[in-house]
Amino acid sequence: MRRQNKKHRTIRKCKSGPNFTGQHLLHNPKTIKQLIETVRLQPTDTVLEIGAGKGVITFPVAEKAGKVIAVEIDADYADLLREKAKCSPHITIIQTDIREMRLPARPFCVVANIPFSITTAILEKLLGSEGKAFQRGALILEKGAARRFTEHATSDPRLLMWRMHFLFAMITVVPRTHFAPPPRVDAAIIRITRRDRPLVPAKDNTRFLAFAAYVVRQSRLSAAEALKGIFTPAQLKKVLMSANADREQPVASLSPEQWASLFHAMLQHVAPYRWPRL
Ligand SMILES: C[S@@+](CC[C@H](N)C(=O)[O-])C[C@H]1O[C@@H](n2cnc3c(N)ncnc32)[C@H](O)[C@@H]1O
Repeated sequence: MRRQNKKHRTIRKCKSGPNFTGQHLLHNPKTIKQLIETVRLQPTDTVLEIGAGKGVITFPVAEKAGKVIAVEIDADYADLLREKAKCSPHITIIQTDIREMRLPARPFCVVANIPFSITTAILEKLLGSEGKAFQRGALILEKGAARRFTEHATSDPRLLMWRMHFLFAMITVVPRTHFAPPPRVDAAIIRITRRDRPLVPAKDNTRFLAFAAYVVRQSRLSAAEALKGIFTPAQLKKVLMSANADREQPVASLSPEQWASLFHAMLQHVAPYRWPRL
């Protein structure tokens, strides 16, 4: 009989089906290889795998990385993984909900085919202050979510803030037929890499978020229109020029570097009482 986990019983499904939502197991060897190669693992790397399932990613990753921490919520999968990994001391299996787990304090990478239903929670954890030691990763997300993260144009202030610290790249679309059972929609591999130097220091994240939220609220407007509540006309001319931005450029098309330049110009030239607040 399947073991019941009291804490997570509410999200258990019927006995014959998957136990938890998002159990779309990857079975295409090319996609598994491409996911792992995306991170260019070194023997010194520690890898966190989120949602290890039956281990199709865990064990090939363990051949390349120095240490693998495989997190899996499902007790049956976790038991199976422990059994398979018993001769691999550098693989640690942790049976828990990733949302409740403390992330490693030392530098780590992520390789994961994540449960799509908790994409936002996982990314918030990795990219926010909890993920200070997160260096780079390759993740499989729903294609729509992957596009939102990697397409240049965005009006999402939080994503803009994360882009001050990380680079996001679309690697490839993964057809739903590469999973069993197949999800409702296609997926995609994305790469996330921490910038060598953030465009905005972490101590200014909240200020940047307030600035970005204020500016994108006027996102139908041109950059000049959206910023005129913050800068005087004379300042605006200068700051747009130093950000290499066009007056008529739509806000959603500003690059991370342009956002950072405009934000730093606000800190430098505008009195703090005029900075937007959240
Ligand atoms: C998309 S499957 C991937 C499984 C395996 N890595 C693969 O590619 O075949 C996602 C896995 O995440 C697990 N999972 C779901 N919610 C989770 C959570 N909150 N914390 C940790 N693991 C979770 C599921 O049980 C499932 O095994």
